[in-house]
Amino acid sequence: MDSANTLLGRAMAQKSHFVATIAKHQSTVGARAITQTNAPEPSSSKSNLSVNFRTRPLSTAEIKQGFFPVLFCTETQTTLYYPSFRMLTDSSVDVQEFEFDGNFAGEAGDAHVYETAVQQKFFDVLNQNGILTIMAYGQTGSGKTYTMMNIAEKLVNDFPFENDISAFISIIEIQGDVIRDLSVAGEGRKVPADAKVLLDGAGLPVLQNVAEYEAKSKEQVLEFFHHGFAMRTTRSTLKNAASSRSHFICTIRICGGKLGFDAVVKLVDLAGSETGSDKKDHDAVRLKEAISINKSLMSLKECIRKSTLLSETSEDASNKSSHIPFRSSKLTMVLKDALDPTLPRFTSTVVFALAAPTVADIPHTFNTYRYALALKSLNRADDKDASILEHKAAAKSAEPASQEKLTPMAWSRAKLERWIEMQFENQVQLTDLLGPRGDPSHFGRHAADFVLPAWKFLYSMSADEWIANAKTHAKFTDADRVGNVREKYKKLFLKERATVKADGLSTSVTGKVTLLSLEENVVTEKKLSRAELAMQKAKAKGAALRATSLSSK
Ligand SMILES: Nc1ncnc2c1ncn2[C@@H]1O[C@H](COP(=O)(O)OP(=O)(O)OP(=O)(O)O)[C@@H](O)[C@H]1O
Repeated sequence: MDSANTLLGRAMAQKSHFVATIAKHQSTVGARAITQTNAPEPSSSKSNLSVNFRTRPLSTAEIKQGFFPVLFCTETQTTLYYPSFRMLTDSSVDVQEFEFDGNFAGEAGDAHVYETAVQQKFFDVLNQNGILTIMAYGQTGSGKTYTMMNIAEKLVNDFPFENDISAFISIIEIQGDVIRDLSVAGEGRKVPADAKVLLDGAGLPVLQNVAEYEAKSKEQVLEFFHHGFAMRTTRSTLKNAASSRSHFICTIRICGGKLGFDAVVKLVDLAGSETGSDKKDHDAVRLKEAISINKSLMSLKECIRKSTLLSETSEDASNKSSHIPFRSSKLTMVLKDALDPTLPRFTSTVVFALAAPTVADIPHTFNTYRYALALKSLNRADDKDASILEHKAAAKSAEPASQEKLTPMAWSRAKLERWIEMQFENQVQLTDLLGPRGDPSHFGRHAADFVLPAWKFLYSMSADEWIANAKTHAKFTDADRVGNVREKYKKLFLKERATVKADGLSTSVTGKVTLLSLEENVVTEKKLSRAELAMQKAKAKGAALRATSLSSK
C-alpha cells in the first residue's frame, strides 16, 4: 500500500488538476464576464413567472478549508463542474450548463441583479395595480436572506413616496402550521403564535391577528423589514450558524396618490431546503421541522407549476383552480392571491434559486437546479406538458448512464447519489444507505484504499441492511419503499451488467456530452451523437481485447 505521503500527494494533485481543468474550460467559454445591462423589456411571457439562478462568493471559512468554486455564472448561463470518478475508466470532470431567465455570479452587484431581474416587473405591477412576489429558494447558507435584503433595499428606492402615497406593511413567519406576526416581536418578548390564515368567499387569503403598519418613507419601510428579519426563528445548522428555519413573508401594499395606486409587493425568503445528509445529526424536533419545510416547499412548487400551466391555457380556468393544492400548506394559502391565475388581478412572480459555489455543495446545487427547472420549463411555449418535461429532466439527470446503457457500476458517485436522492425525493441520501461502514467521509482522504465503491457496497447489502440504514441514518421509516428502491437498483444492475462496459463518457442534463480529462490536464469538449458514442464504445472494447490478447502472448 502507498505511504500516507504518497496518497496525500496524489490527492493534492487530483485537486489541482480539477481546479486547473475548470480554469481552462472557463477561459475557453469566456465565462465570468459580467457586464452591466439596462433593465430588460417587459416580460413577453404570458405566465409572468421568471426564474433566476444566483451563486455567492466563497466565504472566508470555505477558502480556509481549501474549498474551491465549481459553479460559475455569466449573463446567459450557469455552469457547474463536478467530478466523475468512474470505476472502470479514468477520472474526469463533468460539466452541467443551466440557462435561466437571469444567471448571476457571486460577484454580480446587487444593483445589477435588481435592475435585471426585478425593476421592470415592479413598474409593471405598480402600473397595473397588481401583485409582485419575489421569492428566494435554496439550501441553507446559499444567500437567500442576503439576496432578499439587498433587493428590498433597491426596491424601496423605487417606491413612489410622494403625493400622499403610503406603504402598509405586515411581516409574518410560517413554521409548519404556525404563523407568527413578527412585527410584535421584540428583544426578550415572546412572539405569539396566534396568527391565522383563512380563505374568504372569493378565494382570497385573509390574515387574522397580523398587524399592518403604515410607513410614509423609505426609511420606515426598511426599519420594519430589518426588524422582521432580526426577529425571525433561526438555528445553527451544519451549513449556517444562523439558519432561517421559517418562511418569511413581508407584504407591502402601496396605496394612494393621484394615480390611485393599489399595488402589492410580497417578499418571500423561504426556509433553507435540506437534503438527507444535512439531517444526519437532527434530533426528533429538528427532523420534524426539516420534513415540514421540505413538504411546504414541494407544495409551493406544485402550486406555482399548476397555476402557470393553467394561466397558459385559454379554457375556462375557474373550474380548474380547485385542482391547485393551495390548501396543502399555510405557505401556499398565504400566497394564493399572488399565484392563483383564476383571480382577476395582474400578478408577476420572480423566483431566485440560490446555490453555494463549492465542490462540497454539489448535491444541494443539483437539488436547487431541479426545483428551479421544474418552474422554468413552464415558460417554454413549445413544451406545455411540464410534468413530462420535469420527469424527463429528472430521469436524465438521475440516470444519464442508462441512455448509454451503462450499469450503475459505471455511474460516477455523484450520479449514484442523484439517483438515490430522486428515488427517495431527497429524504434519503446515498450516505444514509451506506452507513459509516461504506461512507468514505468516515475514512478521511485514504477512503479509496479502505472502502468498497459505493455501487458495490449497495449491491452487496441485504434488504434488511438497506432498511436498517435508512432507519438509523435518515430516520426514514417506510420499509416497503426502501425495499422497492433496492429491488429497482438490483434490477438495473443485473440487466446491463453482462453486456455493457463503461466507456468513459457521461451525459449532462442539457444533453451535451462533455469529457474533460484530468489525467492529461487537457480539456476536450465534444457534443457526441449516438453514432459517435457507439463508435467510442466499440473502440474501447477493441482496445481492451487487444490488451488482453497482448498480455496473454
Ligand atoms: N452575493 C453575495 N455576496 C456576498 N456575500 C454573500 C452573498 N450571498 C450570501 N452571502 C453571505 O453568505 C452567508 C450566508 O448567506 P444567507 O444568510 O443569506 O444564506 P441563507 O440562504 O439565507 O441561509 P439560511 O437558509 O440558513 O438562512 C452570509 O454571511 C451572507 O452575507
